[in-house]
Amino acid sequence: MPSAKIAPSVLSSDFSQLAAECKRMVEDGADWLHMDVMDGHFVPNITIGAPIVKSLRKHVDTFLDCHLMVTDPDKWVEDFAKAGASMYTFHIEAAGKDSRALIDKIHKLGMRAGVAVKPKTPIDTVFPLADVMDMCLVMTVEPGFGGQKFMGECIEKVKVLREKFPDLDIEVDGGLGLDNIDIAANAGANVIVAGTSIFGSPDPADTISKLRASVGTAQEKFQK
Ligand SMILES: O=C(CO)[C@H](O)[C@H](O)COP(=O)(O)O
Ligand SMILES: [Fe+2]
Repeated sequence: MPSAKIAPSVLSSDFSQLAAECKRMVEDGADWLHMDVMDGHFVPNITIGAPIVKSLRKHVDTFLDCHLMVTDPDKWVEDFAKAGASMYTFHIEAAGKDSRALIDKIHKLGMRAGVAVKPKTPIDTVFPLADVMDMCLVMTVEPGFGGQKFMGECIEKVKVLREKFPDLDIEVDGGLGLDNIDIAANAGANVIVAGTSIFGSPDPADTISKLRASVGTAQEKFQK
């Protein structure tokens, strides 16, 4: 199974101090930084775009895990590649039948390609992309906002994916923290996005380390 990665969602950071906030997370042990890109159309919120990723890239050399909650994911691939994004994760609900070609374009521009599914989207929609995608992001809240309640019913999708694809990076995103990490980790998730629970923690380094330890413990059980 691929290694545990903890990806603080910078949606919960102080955007006026974005570079400092990201550096603080890296110092506190973050493996990846999760960047939530929202266009005000695919989701009812507007956050950041490629120019912010480009500025931030000058300050951090960490893996930038970009989650594109946008209606036209094909439109922004070049911009994010030029900005220094490491992973470009788009929603299957937005890309539909163009997903395979989009993954090819993302790869040609030097980024890893992720495919995200909203809570109500059946997981078998991503199966035909398993030979080309680098990661599947299983949303555990309706996309659009940080700080929402974890939807436990989405975790069955993680189980199904892990059983079918033992080597795939499986990311969970939304409402995750120390109180529910074991549910996601035991189902087979290895990439954990957490915004509110890390940025809101009095000791983010300790929270990151405990989240990673939970994934590690779950992975030991899988290997038995
Ligand atoms: O994609 C997202 C929302 O659409 C965010 O990544 C997610 O909500 C993380 O924030 P939190 O841990 O606070 O729920
Ligand atoms: Fe996200």
